[in-house]
Amino acid sequence: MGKSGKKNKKQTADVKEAASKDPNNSSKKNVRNKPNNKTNWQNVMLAKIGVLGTAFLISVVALIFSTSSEQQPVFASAKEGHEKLVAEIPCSKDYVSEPFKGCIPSQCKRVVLDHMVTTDEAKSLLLLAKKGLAFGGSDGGASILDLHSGALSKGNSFVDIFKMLGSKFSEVFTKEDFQIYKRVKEKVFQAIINEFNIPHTDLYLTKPTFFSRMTPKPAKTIHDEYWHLHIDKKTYGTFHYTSLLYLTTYGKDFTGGRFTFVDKDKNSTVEPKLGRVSFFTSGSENPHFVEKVSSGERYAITISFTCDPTKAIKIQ
Ligand SMILES: O=C(O)CCC(=O)C(=O)O
Ligand SMILES: [Fe+2]
Repeated sequence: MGKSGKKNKKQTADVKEAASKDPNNSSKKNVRNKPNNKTNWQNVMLAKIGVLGTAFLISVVALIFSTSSEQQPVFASAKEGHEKLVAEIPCSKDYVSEPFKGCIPSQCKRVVLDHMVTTDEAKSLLLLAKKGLAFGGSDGGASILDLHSGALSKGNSFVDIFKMLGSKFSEVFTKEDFQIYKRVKEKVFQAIINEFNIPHTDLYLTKPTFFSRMTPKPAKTIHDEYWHLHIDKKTYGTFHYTSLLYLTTYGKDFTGGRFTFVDKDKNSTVEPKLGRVSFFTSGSENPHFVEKVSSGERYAITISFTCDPTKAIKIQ
């Protein structure tokens, strides 16, 4: 660009000089002006194409970087253990028409606690999940076990594990299993009411509260497609606060499968880790998805809470 610009100036100067020397020789002037104008025009076009092309390339590269899962900022890495991580975010308008004052969030947040649930508790719950899911399991990549409703993924749909096991249920799932499960739900409940200053009488466990297993198997039904962007309050209808307890570790037990919050300007991920609890307000301020698992098996529990007493279920 620099060079051709100089050349153009020189040509323009030549034309001016020629014109001043022979003002009547219009044909000569035209002959010399024509190619010169064309060169200018071509240069302008080339410059425009260059600028547009560069801008296009930059946008493509930026798009690739912004959608590349490797480039997402990490909110909670699996390599680190955090006593407590908190990110405050502006609440969406999802709660304004709701009557549950004192329980619905006035501040919205994302919180990660790595030391509240012990490694032993998490390992026991992992065994419990594996034991239960061994009676079923989806044909696709996502299986759930809901020990409140009895729903268990099997093949392309769900069965009732209570009916399936009948009197054998209490042999398979011991009292101790349920004690640990209850203790863990109570710990998470306590952490949420503390964090959001909710009176303990105003928040309730709700459904679905379930164990999940995710694998790289291709999806067979819509239930296997866990990687869609969603808002829990809209998807489940009942949730005000979502919590997740991870039972396996990203990078050790599986790859892919990171939990990802999607914000306007960036995404941020929570890498699952054995015993890690992540909780957040369930409204539109917290859209999220789970990356496809690319190898191994990812186990977690979704433990959900509501402010609506009519949607309460027993903590067990
Ligand atoms: O397992 C997870 O990390 C998140 C699952 C989830 O988004 C959900 O259960 O709604
Ligand atoms: Fe979710």
